[in-house]
Amino acid sequence: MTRSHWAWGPEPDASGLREIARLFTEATGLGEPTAWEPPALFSPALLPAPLIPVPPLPCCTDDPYERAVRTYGQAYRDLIRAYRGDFANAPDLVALPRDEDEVTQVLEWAAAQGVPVVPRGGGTSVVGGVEARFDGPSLCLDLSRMNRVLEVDVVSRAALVEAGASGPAVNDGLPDGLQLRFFPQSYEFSTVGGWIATRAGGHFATFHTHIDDLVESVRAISPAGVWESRRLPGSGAGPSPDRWLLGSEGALGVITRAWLRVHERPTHKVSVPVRFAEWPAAVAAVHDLAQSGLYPSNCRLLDAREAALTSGGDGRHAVLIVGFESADHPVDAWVSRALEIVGAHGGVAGESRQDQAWKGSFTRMPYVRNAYPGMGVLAETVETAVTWDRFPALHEAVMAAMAEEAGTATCRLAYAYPDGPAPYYTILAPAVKGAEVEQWDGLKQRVSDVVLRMGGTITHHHAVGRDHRPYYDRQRPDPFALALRAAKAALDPGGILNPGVLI
Ligand SMILES: Cc1cc2nc3c(=O)[nH]c(=O)nc-3n(C[C@H](O)[C@H](O)[C@H](O)COP(=O)(O)OP(=O)(O)OC[C@H]3O[C@@H](n4cnc5c(N)ncnc54)[C@H](O)[C@@H]3O)c2cc1C
Repeated sequence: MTRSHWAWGPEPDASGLREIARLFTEATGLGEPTAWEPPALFSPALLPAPLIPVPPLPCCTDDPYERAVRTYGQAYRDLIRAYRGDFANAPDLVALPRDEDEVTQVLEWAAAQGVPVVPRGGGTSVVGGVEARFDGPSLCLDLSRMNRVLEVDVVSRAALVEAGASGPAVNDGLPDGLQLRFFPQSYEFSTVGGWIATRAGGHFATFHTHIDDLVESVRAISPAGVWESRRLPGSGAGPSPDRWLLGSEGALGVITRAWLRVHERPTHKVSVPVRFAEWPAAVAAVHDLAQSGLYPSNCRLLDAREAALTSGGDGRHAVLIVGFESADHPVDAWVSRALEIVGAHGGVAGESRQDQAWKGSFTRMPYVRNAYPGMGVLAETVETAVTWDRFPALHEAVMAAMAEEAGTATCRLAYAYPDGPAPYYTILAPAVKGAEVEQWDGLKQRVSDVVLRMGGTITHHHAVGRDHRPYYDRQRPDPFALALRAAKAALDPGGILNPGVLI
């Protein structure tokens, strides 16, 4: 598949996009499909001339299309610039290594030349993690050709996977019956290396929420050498080397492979939608469920507006999806107890489902976003986590900050921990034509300030990148910043790895 120079997936069909725009306008009242703006056609002339010649390495190219499709991630801020044909920050070179030797060669060349390297997996970052937003030349090190499952340890239930493998590539490479139970919404294109580098969040709403929980060991190449941790089910031997690479965002080394914990494919799955007339009652139900020790695989609460937009809700009720799964035992007893808990808060259970149909709209959503630039709709998502005691005040303040942008703001609790939820906010608003990036930046600043002030984290699973960097600097302890800076200097003395993220 040839990926579009601007969209999620292949180049979308224009009439399909117009149809999405029409349905979306009907549902939200936003957008102007009659004033449809088509995307800029790709032309090599859209790209600045490369600042450096192609090195004598077979995996490197300066082909304009290869550079264009690797200019941005997938935030709305990125989407709108690519849609308009703005590739000012395109990497000068793209490297597509097939193995670790080629990764090492590229890093050695880049270190010798002092050329910054931006590691890239699926390019689905929504925080400016893969954009060379700095002066001078840059090289995009794209791991997508290193995409195999290399080994499976059926006894310990773990698999050694190359970093450039996408979600489908990992699961297609595993023996029948085993799966990596990790399904972020970007599953189709995001990669193992990207998940580890960003501490991505999967579909489990409780318990194994982050990729961290599924990582057994990691191997990375930095300018200072190869970093590989021992395969262990757990260890108390000092600070964990894996923890240094989890969330390293390409700044400390290039992750090349990892042992990941895999699971038996569940055979018992039940999912029940529960309706609530009042949001606070629904939140209280999630609180109690999160503290019950039942650890449902799904515990996703959608406010009434979000339920109406994404899951066929009636617009008046919040909807909690409660799901359990197991490869070992029927889950009915867990479901019954969970429904008792949420029923005590007024939750009314709908028909239970085996198929988890909500997943259909979850995975289609990225394609819907393709219609936003053409129809003049700006979109932004804000995700955080906060303790239960602070959640009501944070929620009120974030919704108020979002309401300053005319449009529609929604919330879902995407993850639920015993000590707090991870709320995920979406805003869709009329875009200010020609000033969308400034509009998005203003919104990001307003809401991020509120999130930090109200005790939340700047990100629960989308990572820091360049867009969250000012807020991450405020959130982390100063001595930790010193330690991180020293680690970066030791591993990457020339400072070539993804400059501008983290430190
Ligand atoms: C529609 C949509 C839905 C999304 N849903 C989710 C979701 O459900 N959960 C979630 O957590 N996130 C989600 N995201 C965000 C994004 O998919 C994640 O951050 C994902 O982990 C990025 O993986 P990637 O392979 O695309 O990495 P990229 O975007 O290519 O890179 C992200 C960062 O990781 C670094 N990096 C990538 N590969 C390597 C490597 N091999 N070695 C070192 N550094 C590397 C890059 O330098 C960059 O800093 C979503 C994004 C979109 C657009």
